[in-house]
Amino acid sequence: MDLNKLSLKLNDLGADTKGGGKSSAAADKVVEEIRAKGGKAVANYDSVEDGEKLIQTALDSFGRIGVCVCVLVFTVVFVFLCTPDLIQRVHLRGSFLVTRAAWNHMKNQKFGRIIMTTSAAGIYGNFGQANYSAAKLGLLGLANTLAIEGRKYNVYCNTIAPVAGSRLTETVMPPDVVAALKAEYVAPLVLWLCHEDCQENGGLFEVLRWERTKGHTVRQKNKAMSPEAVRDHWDKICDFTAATRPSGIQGHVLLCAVIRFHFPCDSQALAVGQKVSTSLFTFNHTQCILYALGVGMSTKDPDHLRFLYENHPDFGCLPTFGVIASQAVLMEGGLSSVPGLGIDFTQVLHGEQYLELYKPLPTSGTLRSEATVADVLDKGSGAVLLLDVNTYNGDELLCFNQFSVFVVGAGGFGGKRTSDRVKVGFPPNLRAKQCLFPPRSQAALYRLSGDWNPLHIDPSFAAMGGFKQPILHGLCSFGFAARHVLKQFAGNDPSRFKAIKARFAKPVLPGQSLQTEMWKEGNRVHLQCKVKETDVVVLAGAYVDLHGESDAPLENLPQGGGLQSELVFAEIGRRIESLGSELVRKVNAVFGWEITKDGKTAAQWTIDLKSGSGSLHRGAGGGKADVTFTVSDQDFMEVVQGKLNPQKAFFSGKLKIRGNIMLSQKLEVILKDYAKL
Ligand SMILES: CCCCCCC[C@@H](O)CC(=O)SCCNC(=O)CCNC(=O)[C@H](O)C(C)(C)COP(=O)(O)OP(=O)(O)OC[C@H]1O[C@@H](n2cnc3c(N)ncnc32)[C@H](O)[C@@H]1OP(=O)(O)O
Repeated sequence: MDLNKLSLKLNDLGADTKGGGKSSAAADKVVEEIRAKGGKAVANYDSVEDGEKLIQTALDSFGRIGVCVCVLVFTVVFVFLCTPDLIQRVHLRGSFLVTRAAWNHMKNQKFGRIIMTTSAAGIYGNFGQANYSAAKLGLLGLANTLAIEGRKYNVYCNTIAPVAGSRLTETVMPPDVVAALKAEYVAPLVLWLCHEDCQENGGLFEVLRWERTKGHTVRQKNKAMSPEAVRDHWDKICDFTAATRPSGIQGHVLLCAVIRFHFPCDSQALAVGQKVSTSLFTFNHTQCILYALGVGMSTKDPDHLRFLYENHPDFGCLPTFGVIASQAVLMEGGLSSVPGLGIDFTQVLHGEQYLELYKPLPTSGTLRSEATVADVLDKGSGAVLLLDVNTYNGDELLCFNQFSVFVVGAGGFGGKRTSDRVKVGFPPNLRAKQCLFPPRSQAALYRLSGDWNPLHIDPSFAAMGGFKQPILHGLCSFGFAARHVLKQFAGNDPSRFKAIKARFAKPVLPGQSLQTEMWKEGNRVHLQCKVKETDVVVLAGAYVDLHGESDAPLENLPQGGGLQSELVFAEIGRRIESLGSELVRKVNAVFGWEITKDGKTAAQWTIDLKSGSGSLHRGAGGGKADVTFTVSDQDFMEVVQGKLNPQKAFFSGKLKIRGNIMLSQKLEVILKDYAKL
């Protein structure tokens, strides 16, 4: 639709946000903007109660009136019993009088399009806005009748219930929300409803028939939103086959319009590398404990007490608590501070997460987080927003997080598909298993750590995102998986934790059990999580990096034959790498090693494999010497693949062993497994 073809008469009394005062400035500003873009516009500053005067200005300037859009906005939040007459006069009486003045002109010329502006406060009700709600719903009644009466004259009347940043809403909404709710998202809908080709009559938008359609992304590749796009997708916008019923005004504010927000709304404005915001996160042991409970720790397991009881001598945070401080910067409106970014929050899913700790997490304090947009990817079925967050304790960098936010249905904007900024995950290999059973109420508990997203608790909000029921927080499953690894491979010692990466491949429903399958390679534990009941992989391409592997107790490895033996052998090989040339000068391959410490012979050890069981006998020299097991990757692989007989490898010296003598018990176990191969 070409602005040049439109002539607009603009009325704005220029009152303040409570309806007082009068100024021509607001209307003049808009007239100037329209004229600057090549349109025709004229201002009128009369009260809406002088409807005849308003319409006369339009007739005098343009000779006819085809469209009447009543956008009367001001509100006063009063308790129920105070019913300011002004609210009724402006919203209801004002719209009525202006429309009545235009009505006969429209009827006579057999064309008219009328738009009434109601409000979610009228449709759903809103605390403290009894007067305003009544006036606004009265408008809907007026519009419905005009729609019926005007139909035979080609005078159609529709009602909109938009939310947008404006002079009014900036008094009641935080600035970041006002900035995100652009009037441009509402205007195309209004323009289409005003068009002579539009046959819609008696409709209510944002909500039709008290239900919300699934909506449709109308933004075209690399283009701003347009009324043509609304027209072209009208069927889908009004398609009620997947309709949901909003439960209250909160859902309305988050959804903003039946036409979904676009992502990114304005790819030009959304600069990669742009700072999102900085925030402070103050916490103490309460938040650490709440988080531990949120990811399923319980006093049933004595190992968990160190994360649940602040007076425990080893009390500490679970390493994945590192996501909580960093997430605060994005959850508290931070995302809305990014110019050019508008997100329909019902379509937001947590896509992937990377966390790396540089220092152990404190159990109290104030942490500062700084977030930047690392990249924006077009994944076809969705858009992925990569957000890098650095979190500091004073000047010290404590941890790094990369949040990957998947906005369903927002792809196809012509962006790139991959980025070298993504922290890559790997497919899992052989596995050890652990299973945990988060209870149904897990999401309700996890929310207390700061992610209040209604998707995880409110059935109607979840329905807007296309889910039959609320789903579990991605970071909650993430916390469960990290706990599995920490228990299995690091004796629950948080200081062993270095980093974690995971993709949220499919949603988890509260009450489903999470089974983690793991495979350790060197300091890296690859893992994937499945829902046990359905066998569906929900956390994919995931890994945890650990520190100081040589100190890890070997009994944490699964014991037994077959697969476990392979795990043990891999473990031996990796340990050797991590120990370097620390202790052993020479290994005397089969029946004894000459073990040296500081260059001197410390002990001799023999191994008797003849019995087939294999055991390690302590020789002379006491128990303080160090021994090391070594095997090259290649030899190890050959052993695993059955190409190299392990005993031969042993005899030929290809497999060498070094390690701490204190592990002798565990070495016995290893050798037993070894002998079974
Ligand atoms: C603090 C601010 C940040 C946090 C905000 C979040 C707040 C939280 O409260 C919200 C949550 O916790 S939501 C719960 C956790 N997340 C989930 O349950 C999502 C589960 N995943 C899915 O449903 C699908 O993978 C789905 C729907 C994501 C994608 O499925 P499809 O559309 O079928 O995609 P598919 O055809 O498989 O692949 C298309 C391309 O997208 C890539 N991709 C797939 N899943 C991805 C994911 N999870 N993350 C990132 N990229 C993903 C694919 O690789 C493919 O791209 P390419 O071809 O280039 O490889």
